[in-house]
Amino acid sequence: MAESAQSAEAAQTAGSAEAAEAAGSVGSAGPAGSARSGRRPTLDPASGAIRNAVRAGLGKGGTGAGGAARAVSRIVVAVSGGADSMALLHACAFLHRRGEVEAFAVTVDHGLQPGSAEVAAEVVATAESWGVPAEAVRVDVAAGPEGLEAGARDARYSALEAVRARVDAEWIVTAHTRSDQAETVLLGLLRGSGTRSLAGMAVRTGSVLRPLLDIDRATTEASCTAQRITVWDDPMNADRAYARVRVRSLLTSLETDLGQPVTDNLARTAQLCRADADFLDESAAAAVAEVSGRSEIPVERLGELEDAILTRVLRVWLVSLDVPAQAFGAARIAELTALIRANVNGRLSLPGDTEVAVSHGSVRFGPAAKSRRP
Ligand SMILES: Nc1ncnc2c1ncn2[C@@H]1O[C@H](COP(=O)(O)OP(=O)(O)OP(=O)(O)O)[C@@H](O)[C@H]1O
Repeated sequence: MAESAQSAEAAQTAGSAEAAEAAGSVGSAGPAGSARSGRRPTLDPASGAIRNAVRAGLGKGGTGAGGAARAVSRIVVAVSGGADSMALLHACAFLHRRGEVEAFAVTVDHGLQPGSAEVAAEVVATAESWGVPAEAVRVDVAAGPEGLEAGARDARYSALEAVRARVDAEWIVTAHTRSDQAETVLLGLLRGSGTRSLAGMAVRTGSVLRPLLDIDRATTEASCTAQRITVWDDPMNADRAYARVRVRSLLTSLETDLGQPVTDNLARTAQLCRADADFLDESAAAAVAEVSGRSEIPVERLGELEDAILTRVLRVWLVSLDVPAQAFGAARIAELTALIRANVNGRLSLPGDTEVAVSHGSVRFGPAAKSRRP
């Protein structure tokens, strides 16, 4: 994290950048001395790109998803202390001091690593030294059915959402980058996912805004270097026990071995898949509305649908009946699709002693056959 001297220096540099922007030399900044020496102050290009991405993201967000819509967006900046979110915080602090946003920094302490409270305290101190009110929130993480990492993520988003609601902010702004997006797409490809998963993360989901999805990690790191921001190196980022860490190093090898901008290409795949998946979801909407919440549907009605629509309708149908999403992955949905297409009697077991059965021209969801017997 930035030591106070470094914070002060970065703040001073940002201050000269503000002067530069006010003077119309946006995109340039530099040490305060350069203004005195008569040279135009220059803003390092990486930090300039991040600031502009935040401005553009807030513009794309429209009226905020949460909180009251106001002339100046109020945002909760989610900061882990790593390079991505420290560069985001630095950019938001700049916009906050200029009155372009009202920022509030939040760091969540999962309490999973020794020294996590100190890291959180440093994030708060740095944010405050840059003029942004900040808070560290300690959460208790329970490993859910999807593991400790997913439990930590759930706890983190609940904590961020609670702060967002309390301070009446429109957005929780995260520092997910194009590099994160490429990793998400590659993970999805390796799992055999369809278009919705390959669409990766959206710029906005509910009250979460991800303005850095077009910025790569090299840019956030360059911004931290240029602004002399000390960042926290999360030891989990080097722990190959995590699939994402292994995929990250695979991505680097692919870039080198293929000599291709694989990160950019995968991010483009996400954009293309998002357009396709949105179109298909829209096309499926009428059929989805028809089946949602019903425990029985005529096979004939489903049989008319194209595979791309039918698989979507089946997923939404099962979700509407409270079947947990992980219980019907692509393989189960493919089996169910085959049963429906064949229109023969058959059943698929689901967790919680439930099943989906095709019988006598209907698809039914309910208790498993064995549990129905006396
Ligand atoms: N401890 C934390 N406190 C606050 N914000 C955090 C914390 N950890 C992560 N974030 C936010 O989430 C962003 C993504 O972090 P990371 O990639 O580690 O999360 P993730 O588990 O992949 O989250 P997601 O499910 O949203 O992809 C960070 O750049 C930061 O904005």
